[in-house]
Amino acid sequence: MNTLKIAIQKSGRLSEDSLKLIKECGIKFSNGKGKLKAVADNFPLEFLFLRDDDIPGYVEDGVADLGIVGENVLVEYEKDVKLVKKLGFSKCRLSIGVDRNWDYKNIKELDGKSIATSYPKILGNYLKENNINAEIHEISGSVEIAPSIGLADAVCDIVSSGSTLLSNGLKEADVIMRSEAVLVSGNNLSAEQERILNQLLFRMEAVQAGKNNKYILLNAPNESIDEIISLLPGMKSPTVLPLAMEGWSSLHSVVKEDEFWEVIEKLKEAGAQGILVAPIEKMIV
Ligand SMILES: Nc1ncnc2c1ncn2[C@@H]1O[C@H](COP(=O)(O)OP(=O)(O)OP(=O)(O)O)[C@@H](O)[C@H]1O
Ligand SMILES: O=P(O)(O)OC[C@H]1O[C@H](OP(=O)(O)OP(=O)(O)O)[C@H](O)[C@@H]1O
Ligand SMILES: [Mg+2]
Repeated sequence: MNTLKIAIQKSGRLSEDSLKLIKECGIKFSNGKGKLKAVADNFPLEFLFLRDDDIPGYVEDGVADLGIVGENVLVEYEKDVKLVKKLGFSKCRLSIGVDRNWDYKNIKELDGKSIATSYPKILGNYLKENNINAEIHEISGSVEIAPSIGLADAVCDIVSSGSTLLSNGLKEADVIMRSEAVLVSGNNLSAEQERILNQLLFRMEAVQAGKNNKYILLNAPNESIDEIISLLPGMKSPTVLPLAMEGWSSLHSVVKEDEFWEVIEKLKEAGAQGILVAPIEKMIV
C-alpha cells in the first residue's frame, strides 16, 4: 500500500511519450525486453505494461492505481475512474470519415447508413444526440479499410495528420471528440498513496510548466527597461543586472512558449538587443 502501480501502454501511440514523461520526472527504472512489470529504483512506483483498452478497467478494479490512456478510450469504456490530469501528448480527434467523392454536408446524411468503428459507445451516443438512425459495425482495427471493401458506408476512427484517411480514399467529414493522453486514478487510494500521487503530480506540473515556457536573456538601454519589464512580467519580476558598458543592462525573465514570437517582436521595437532564448527543463511556480 506504500507504492502506486501505474498502467502504461505496452507499445503504441502512447508508450513513448508516457515513458518520456516518467523519465523527465526523474523516475528511473529498467525493464528487460518483453517484461510486463517493472519497479522504479528511486520512487515508490511500479509499472504494468498493458494494452491501452484494458487500462481503464484495471484502474477501476484496483489492479492498477494509476493509468495513462487516451481520453477517447476513457470515454468509450465508461469505467469509474478519476481524470487526474491532461498530459498534452497523443493529441488526436475521433472523426467521421467518408469517401472523398461524397458531397457530405452534415450528419443527417448518415441516416440509414452503416458506420464502421472501434468506438461503438461514443459513436452511438453521438448518433442518438443527433437523432440519426445508422447501423454501427464494430471492428477492432484497420477501420479505414471498411468502405473500400463494402463493409460500411462510413468510418468513425482516430485522425491525427489525416494521412490514413487520405491513403484510403476517405476525407474527414465531422469531428466527434478531441482527445489527448490523460492520467487517471482509481477512487480508493489510501492516504499514503494520495501523498505519493501528489508528489508525482508536482513533478509532472514542473515538467509541463518548463515545456510551456522559455528562459529569455537580453540586453537593453536603461531607458527601455520599464517598457521591457511590462512586456516580460516573468515569474515574479525580471532580474536586471548592469552591463560593463555604461547605460546598459541585462534582463533575465521567463516567457510563455505560445506568446514567444509576438513578445520578441515587441522587445526588439522597445530596443532590446542580443536576445537569447533557452529551454527550461523544470519550472516550479
Ligand atoms: N495517429 C495518432 N496520433 C496521435 N494520437 C493517436 C493516434 N492514434 C491513436 N492515438 C491515441 O493513442 C491511443 C493509442 O493508440 P494506438 O493506435 O497505439 O492504440 P491501439 O492500437 O489500440 O493499441 P493497443 O495495442 O495498446 O490496444 C489512442 O487511443 C489515441 O488516444
Ligand atoms: O491521421 P493519421 O496521422 O494517419 O493517424 C490516424 C491513424 O493512427 C492510428 O492508427 P495507428 O497508426 O496507431 O495504427 P493501429 O491502427 O495499429 O492502432 C489510428 O487508428 C488511425 O488509423
Ligand atoms: Mg487498443
